Amino acid sequence: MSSLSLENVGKKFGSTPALAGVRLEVEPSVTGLLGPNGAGKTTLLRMAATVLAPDSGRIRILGRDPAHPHERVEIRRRLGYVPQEPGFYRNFTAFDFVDYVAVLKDIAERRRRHDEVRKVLDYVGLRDHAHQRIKALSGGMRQRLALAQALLGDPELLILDEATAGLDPEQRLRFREMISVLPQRPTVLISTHQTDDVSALCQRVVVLIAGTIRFDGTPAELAATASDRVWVDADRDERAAVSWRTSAGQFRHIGERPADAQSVTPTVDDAYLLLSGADISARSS
Ligand SMILES: Nc1ncnc2c1ncn2[C@@H]1O[C@H](COP(=O)(O)OP(=O)(O)OP(=O)(O)O)[C@@H](O)[C@H]1O
Repeated sequence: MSSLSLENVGKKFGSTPALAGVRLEVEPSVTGLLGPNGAGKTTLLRMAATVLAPDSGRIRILGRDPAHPHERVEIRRRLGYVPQEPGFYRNFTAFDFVDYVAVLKDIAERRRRHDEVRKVLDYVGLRDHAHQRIKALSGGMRQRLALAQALLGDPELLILDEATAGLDPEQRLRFREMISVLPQRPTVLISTHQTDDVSALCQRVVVLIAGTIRFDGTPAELAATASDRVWVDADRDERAAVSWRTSAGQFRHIGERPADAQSVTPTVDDAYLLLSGADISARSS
């Protein structure tokens, strides 16, 4: 059974279509949702977290229907969600904040609840900061705190909206590690702009562009879509759809490869840029 199933889901805000005809079955694994700004990632994840209802189509989460109030409560007990902008109470301590979320999640018995709060704070490495106020925590610690509250009650489905955004490389590695070794092996759906998150963490990647799914497969399959369409040269090549200067000082080109250019092995990043048609030449010089 899928952990999450979207059948022909549509959502508009005013006249702006955020999602159109989305069909997606998410199985137990780590699935990355990749897409440019405004692609509809947050809208999709909010639906998966029961925060938002679709205008059209059907959605089932953990085998239940979120449109039904009783089933929605049941789903919420079994999922963890890190929203794009977690609303922290800045004067709460880390412990009190997670404890508060645990109360909302209906973990009523105090001793069991406090054990659970300590467990998730330990897991994300915040044991020594448990009694510090949130306003005194670093950005990376706050991201880990957001993850801690999502892990309460060992969720079967974990939804992470750009959870690695703003983290430095070391913190990002640490965050990925925490996601990939979760003992209960929940189904994870994570949105990101970072193709390296996808390569490092995800068994499956779904590319969402302008509210529709443009690719669904493994990261290696995504990279392979750019086979024979990437080449490297000392100079800019106007024939390329997208070009940028690499740290080695050469230009990397993506598009219809000219016959005189030698193709190089594509990365997930190349394929994603080719698919999204992003014009990054502005940041090339
Ligand atoms: N509450 C809202 N009211 C009005 N328009 C909205 C609302 N939420 C999303 N939108 C619009 O829906 C579209 C999809 O937005 P969404 O936030 O889902 O994209 P995203 O892929 O998460 O983008 P980002 O990477 O920038 O977070 C955008 O055009 C956005 O402006």
